[in-house]
Amino acid sequence: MTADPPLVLDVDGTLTRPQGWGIDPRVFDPLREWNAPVVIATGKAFPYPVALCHFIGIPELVVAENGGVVYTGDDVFFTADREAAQAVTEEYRAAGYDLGWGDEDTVNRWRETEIAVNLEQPLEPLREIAAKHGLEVIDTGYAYHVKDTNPNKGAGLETIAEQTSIDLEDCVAIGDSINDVSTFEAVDRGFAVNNADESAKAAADEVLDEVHADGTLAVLERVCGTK
Ligand SMILES: O=C(O)COP(=O)(O)O
Ligand SMILES: [Mg+2]
Repeated sequence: MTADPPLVLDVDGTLTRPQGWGIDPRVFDPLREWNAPVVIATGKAFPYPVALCHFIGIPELVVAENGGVVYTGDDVFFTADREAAQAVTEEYRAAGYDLGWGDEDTVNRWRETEIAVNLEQPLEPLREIAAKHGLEVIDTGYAYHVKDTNPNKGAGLETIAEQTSIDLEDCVAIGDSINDVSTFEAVDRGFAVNNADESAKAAADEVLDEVHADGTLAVLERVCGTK
């Protein structure tokens, strides 16, 4: 049996359909059949990547909330808390703005270490208030994330490597945005899909010709059985 390199996969912009939204169903079978660990490293709240692993049918190996939450399959690690980000959003709301997700806000409901704001909301006041609280705002192309400057996906991957047999030197990563830069720095080979932002493209070892899941599927085909 040939071995595959372990994978580190971003979600939005990377596993999405070429139109930009929704997981591309073509990724399910190759990921379930992948002959090595698959880590989902995302800016989304913890339950989302856990559910994704569950529905793909692979072990739950997760870096969520841009590194704020890490799950090794055995233990959960938190590297930030939500309190400061919550204070930022309260001030943002008091200034007349809104997070932009509606009353029940399922985007932040289970988010434990940061807050995400809809891209349609004004960025400048958010950045100003976040800076007053010592936090940063990153734009993934899918949301603004109000977060502690410390956690990032790359640090989360280090935690997974310490707790499991995964060697980051063996890993192939695919991503599309600024929150994947630390991933690319942490692993052996980083691929940016063609829809990636400039920071991800600059940090990647290779920029793919294809966009979204078309790019990811091209990498899977290329690296499958190469370890
Ligand atoms: O939550 C986001 O804004 C982006 O999520 P991603 O890191 O999986 O692309
Ligand atoms: Mg992404």
